[in-house]
Amino acid sequence: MTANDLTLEDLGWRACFSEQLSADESARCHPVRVMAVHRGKIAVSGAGSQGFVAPHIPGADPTDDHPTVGDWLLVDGATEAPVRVLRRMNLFKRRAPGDPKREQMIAANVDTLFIVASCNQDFSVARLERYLVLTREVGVSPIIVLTKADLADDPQSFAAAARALEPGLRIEIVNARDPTDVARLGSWCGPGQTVALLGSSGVGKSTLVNSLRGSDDLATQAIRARDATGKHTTTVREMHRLAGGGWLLDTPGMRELQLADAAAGISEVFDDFVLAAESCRFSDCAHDREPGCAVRAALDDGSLTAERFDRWRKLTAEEAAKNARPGSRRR
Ligand SMILES: Nc1nc2c(ncn2[C@@H]2O[C@H](COP(=O)(O)OP(=O)(O)OP(=O)(O)O)[C@@H](O)[C@H]2O)c(=O)[nH]1
Ligand SMILES: [Zn+2]
Repeated sequence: MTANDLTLEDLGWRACFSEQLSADESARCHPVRVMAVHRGKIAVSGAGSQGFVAPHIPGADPTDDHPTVGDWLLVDGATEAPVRVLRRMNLFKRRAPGDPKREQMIAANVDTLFIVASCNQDFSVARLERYLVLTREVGVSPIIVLTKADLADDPQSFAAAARALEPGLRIEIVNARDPTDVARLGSWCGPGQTVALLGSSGVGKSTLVNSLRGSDDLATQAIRARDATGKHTTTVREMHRLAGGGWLLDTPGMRELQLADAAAGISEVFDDFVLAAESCRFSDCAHDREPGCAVRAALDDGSLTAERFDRWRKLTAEEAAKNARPGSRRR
């Protein structure tokens, strides 16, 4: 381990984690946050020190109990061996490429997810809605960030389209290249806060990150420290310190994230449709031409819109297909 000048609060520690420690654990162990996970080692930062610990926890369940980036890990004070992963505030996971029955953990304990889209022809309400479904599923709070405002004639029209998705949805319109503009995201990036970004290629995620981090380049943030065997090692961080004191969680998996197991999220984003469907005469109503279809009735009287109906049907059909034959799902 080598020294750092961080406190647990700087790293995102809070009451919901400290409450989980027994008296014995408080005496014997100390918490560290997982900065990066590699095959043979886990990079961690704790109060006043950083380094590497072994990736395996004796007796842990192979799926959920192993550490992922953003996790809080208890480490034995004497041996530096990992003891257990603390219960997470939330967890991003996806179906493992090549093995859809297995889930792969991507990131844990994220406070805010920036859903990034640009004010141009790439903007898609349907795509934003998918990301919102995902945030509901994971239980993280979403902020829509609309980039390239400086290149658009009417950026407010994009914001209006996004706002129509969900009442009260938080939306920020920025020029991602302008640090003054991006500073408006600062309230979510303060000390101890963890953020992550999601959005299609080219929307300006890296540009935003560079503006949030100040000038230095993402690739240069490495961790150099001694591992448990005393050997010097270096690794690339997956948690990046932001200028405001917060943390950006950026892993390759986060960038590739897809809608996984989103059924619960879909019903939350489309709760009005779910509610209407409960009044259909037939419980297996396809909302097509069935008599007594309450969804059709709501579409006819204008209380539900045809656009959202199409998206709801598409997402639920995809979800059903995925569950029926997971092996054939395209990556
Ligand atoms: N004018 C302007 N250009 C922007 C803005 N945001 C991003 N760009 C430009 O758009 C291009 C793509 O931005 P990136 O930040 O690389 O996009 P990304 O989302 O990280 O893309 P991937 O790495 O493919 O996921 C770059 O040339 C940026 O300079 C913006 O708000 N205004
Ligand atoms: Zn119906």
